[in-house]
Amino acid sequence: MSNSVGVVIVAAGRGTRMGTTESKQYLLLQGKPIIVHTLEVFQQHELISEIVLVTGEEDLERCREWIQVYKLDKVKAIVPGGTERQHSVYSGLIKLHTQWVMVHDGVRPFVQSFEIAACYERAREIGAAVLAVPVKDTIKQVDGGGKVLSTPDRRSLWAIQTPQTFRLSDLLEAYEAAERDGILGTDDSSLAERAGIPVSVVEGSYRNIKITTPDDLDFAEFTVRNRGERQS
Ligand SMILES: Nc1ccn([C@@H]2O[C@H](COP(=O)(O)OP(=O)(O)OP(=O)(O)O)[C@@H](O)[C@H]2O)c(=O)n1
Ligand SMILES: C[C@](O)(CO)[C@H](O)COP(=O)(O)O
Repeated sequence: MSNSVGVVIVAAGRGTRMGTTESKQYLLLQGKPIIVHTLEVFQQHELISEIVLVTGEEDLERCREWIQVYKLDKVKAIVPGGTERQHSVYSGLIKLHTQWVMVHDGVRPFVQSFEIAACYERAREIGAAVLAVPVKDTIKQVDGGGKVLSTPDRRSLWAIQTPQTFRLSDLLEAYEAAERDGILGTDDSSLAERAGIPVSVVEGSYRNIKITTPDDLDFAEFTVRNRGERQS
């Protein structure tokens, strides 16, 4: 238990922006489901002792089969998710037994081992940490009618990724407070922030994309193919 690290991998979304009949986390990259690529990164990581996979109720069985076929023996539980990402994460959190937790999107298969380690190290120092990259574009705040309201200083803007790392007890409390207060956040850190937990960003890589729309699949296929060519 002491300083043990678990990960909740959420894969219970429907992938509406991808627009495919099959949910995006099950699309194949070089013959293997995206969710399996993601699970393998954490399976192979020495820091990680326990994985909880959160998926759709109707996908539990095929996920169980993949766990066997791909020998993902760190996966200790596969549980059904909820309507929103936040509900899915909570379903996973309550199944973990570790002191620390990382929450990771099932559709971010390109996170690298050293980034996972750096995120954990920073969380140990600060209390919580998230991978992120500085935004490359100029960002504008725009009203519903398309009128530009402001141009925030780009130097203070970061695009937030996963994994996001916390003490499990802190994150559970933050999730339960958000539920009580009727708050829905788009990431885990936002719930921790409102609970007063200090969170630090750790600079990651622009390659750690969240596969969201069809153009992301082109990038994903290119990346996996190149990786395969480098290894052969
Ligand atoms: N109710 C939900 C919604 C999302 N997720 C997961 O959270 C991650 C990030 O979410 P996103 O990319 O927004 O996925 P979807 O909700 O599936 O996509 P969309 O918004 O396009 O429907 C994904 O791995 C997704 O499967 C989840 O477990 N449960
Ligand atoms: C958690 C997250 O990956 C941070 O970028 C993201 O907010 C979750 O996905 P969504 O597209 O915002 O639902």
